[in-house]
Amino acid sequence: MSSINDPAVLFQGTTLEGPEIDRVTRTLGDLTDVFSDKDALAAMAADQKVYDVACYFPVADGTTAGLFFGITYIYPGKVGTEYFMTRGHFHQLRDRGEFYHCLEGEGMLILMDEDRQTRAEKMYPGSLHYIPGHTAHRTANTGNSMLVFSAFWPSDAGHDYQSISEKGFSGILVEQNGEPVLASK
Ligand SMILES: O=P(O)(O)OC[C@H]1O[C@H](O)[C@H](O)[C@@H](O)[C@@H]1O
Ligand SMILES: [Fe+2]
Repeated sequence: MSSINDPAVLFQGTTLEGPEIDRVTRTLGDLTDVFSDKDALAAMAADQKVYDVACYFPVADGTTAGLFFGITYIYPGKVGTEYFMTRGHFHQLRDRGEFYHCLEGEGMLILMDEDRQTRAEKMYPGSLHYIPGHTAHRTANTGNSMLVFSAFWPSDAGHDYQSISEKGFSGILVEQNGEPVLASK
């Protein structure tokens, strides 16, 4: 017996739609340990949205050899001179990699290895980024509109937020003379 079915999910333009899509929003109030300028942060609304994530998890988290797909939407904005950005993480299984593909806007992918060496790659529509294993990753919106990118990663990678929450990245992305600069912390 064979059958023809509709797809479970539609990814059109920058939207991900379907009954199995998980959505989460991160506000400034969720990210108080992430931004450096605590005075600037305290002066801003805690419910200010920083990013939304829409994910398709076709298998359970932790499944070996499965794949996950997600889209991240980062709002434009800054806390002091630091651009709005994601929390950032290492993968729990450190050797797991990931692809990012920028769909809209402009930004920067910030990468830090386990020796805490930080570098950044420019993101713009069409840019494709391979994030190797053993590398923490975070994205910042350096433009005036939404930064939107898709991501593909192994379903057993997991997220390790703890080490970032404790020590942060060694480099922060700040605006200097109207330009993004990777400054040491
Ligand atoms: O998990 P964060 O560091 O907050 O980043 C936000 C999201 O960005 C991408 O979509 C990743 O693939 C997701 O795994 C991640 O959850
Ligand atoms: Fe990741």
